[in-house]
Amino acid sequence: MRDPAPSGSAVLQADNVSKRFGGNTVFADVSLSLGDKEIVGVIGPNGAGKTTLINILSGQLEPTAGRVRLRGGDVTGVSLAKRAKLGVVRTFQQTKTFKSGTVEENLRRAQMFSGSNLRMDEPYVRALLDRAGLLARLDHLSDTLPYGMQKMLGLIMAILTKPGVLLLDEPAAGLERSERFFIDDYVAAVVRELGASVLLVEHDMELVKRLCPRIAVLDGGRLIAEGPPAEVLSRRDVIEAYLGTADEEDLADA
Ligand SMILES: Nc1ncnc2c1ncn2[C@@H]1O[C@H](COP(=O)(O)OP(=O)(O)OP(=O)(O)O)[C@@H](O)[C@H]1O
Repeated sequence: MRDPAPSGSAVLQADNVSKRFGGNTVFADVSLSLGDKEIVGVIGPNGAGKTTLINILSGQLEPTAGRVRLRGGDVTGVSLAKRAKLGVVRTFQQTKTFKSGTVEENLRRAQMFSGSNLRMDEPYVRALLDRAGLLARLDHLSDTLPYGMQKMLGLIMAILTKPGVLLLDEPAAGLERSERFFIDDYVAAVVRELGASVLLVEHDMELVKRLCPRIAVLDGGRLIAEGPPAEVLSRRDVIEAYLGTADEEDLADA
């Protein structure tokens, strides 16, 4: 078993976390830490367990073994709702907005349910809404919007909960290439304006390389590499993890 990552400056930390579903071990002994205002990318081929790791860090799932710590305190058994109140917020691969309601109502509900005092007329929130094409559509029913806009709305709703740690599960999935630069502005605003730390699970390697000074690779039930993207993405074992998988073109694009 590896020693847990040093907890000194870690905001959120997985210590030797394992997850099994019945006889299927998704991963074992994974240790990963997220520092103050740090942006860490987690990559790996389909089925490697990236979403499962987010589920465990957010409190949606309990690990089979290991601990999750928030600013050094053990939050392993703490529920998703309580962890959200502590500032650990996740977003989803699919769009997650309230099906009924306008863009503005969705934004207000996100703010209300979290009890945050962040106003949607904060300049940087307005700038993101504008960037997403939503400022001109505040009175539109959200489920009538194109998929990409719904996805960006869901991401901005997460900001309105004022997270201290934001766990992003494939934020660029379903966005057009031209829309993907929204994610750059979004993550920059989260770190700069909220002082939050960000864990980014993503298949778009260009985006990962632009945003993440440090990445970790999950494959075959283990964390096989961790470090700066240029170094990690040129490693033989990382390239091999992607070879022959549908995700191979992710690395080829990078
Ligand atoms: N609730 C669950 N019950 C049983 N098995 C599950 C459950 N959630 C995930 N798994 C299994 O865990 C493994 C990892 O899935 P996960 O969705 O975490 O992978 P991923 O790396 O996020 O994949 P992708 O890149 O395709 O989104 C898969 O084999 C999946 O079938």
